[in-house]
Amino acid sequence: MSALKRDVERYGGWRSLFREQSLYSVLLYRLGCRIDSISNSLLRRLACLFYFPIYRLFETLTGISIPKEVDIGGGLRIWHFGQIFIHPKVVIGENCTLRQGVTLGNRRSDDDVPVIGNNVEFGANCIVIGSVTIGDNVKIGPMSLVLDDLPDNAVAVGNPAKIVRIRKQD
Ligand SMILES: CC(C)(COP(=O)(O)OP(=O)(O)OC[C@H]1O[C@@H](n2cnc3c(N)ncnc32)[C@H](O)[C@@H]1OP(=O)(O)O)[C@@H](O)C(=O)NCCC(=O)NCCS
Ligand SMILES: CC(=O)OC[C@H](N)C(=O)O
Repeated sequence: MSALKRDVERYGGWRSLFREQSLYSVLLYRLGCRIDSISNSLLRRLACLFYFPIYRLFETLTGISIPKEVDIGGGLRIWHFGQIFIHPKVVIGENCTLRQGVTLGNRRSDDDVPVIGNNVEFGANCIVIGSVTIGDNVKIGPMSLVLDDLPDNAVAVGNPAKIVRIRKQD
């Protein structure tokens, strides 16, 4: 199944377009990736010319900034909208959940960005900065600031975020 289909599935289907602003941002992100994969450079540049103003418009309207250069696995789900910023070099696995106010960005240099595993859930207003590796099945509480790696199945909260438990896997 395509990444886009898995995103839409996590939103509960296409009818979410009537009620979820963030789905537009996810669709635009996937369109951006599609454009970047066009092999003909002239066509790709032309498509980028059309894409960029539409991207900027939706970025401004929704407050969700996901550059097409970010690498995100299928099944992305964003609850709500506003103040969501992802650095272009960030890598995010499959079936991840973002919420309003989530920032995934650099700390010192421009390459100094997080790598996020699969099935990771970010609480509202959570911030992850720097060369941080987040494992699979991790949950990060709202208002948390993550500065260090988190292992698989961790639940972490606070500023700076600390692990409060390791989730049992069935
Ligand atoms: C972080 C979360 C996933 C953890 O869920 P959980 O495993 O059921 O754990 P709990 O909620 O019981 O929290 C564990 C401990 O961390 C504390 N805690 C939870 N969130 C916290 C936070 N953001 N900052 C500081 N401490 C926090 C709890 O008080 C609890 O402490 P205690 O054991 O001393 O009572 C969940 O609490 C959560 O916040 N989910 C995201 C919710 C969200 O973003 N909602 C906004 C919707 S728009
Ligand atoms: C604001 C709120 O609580 O939204 C609930 C939503 N299901 C979420 O997980 O974010």
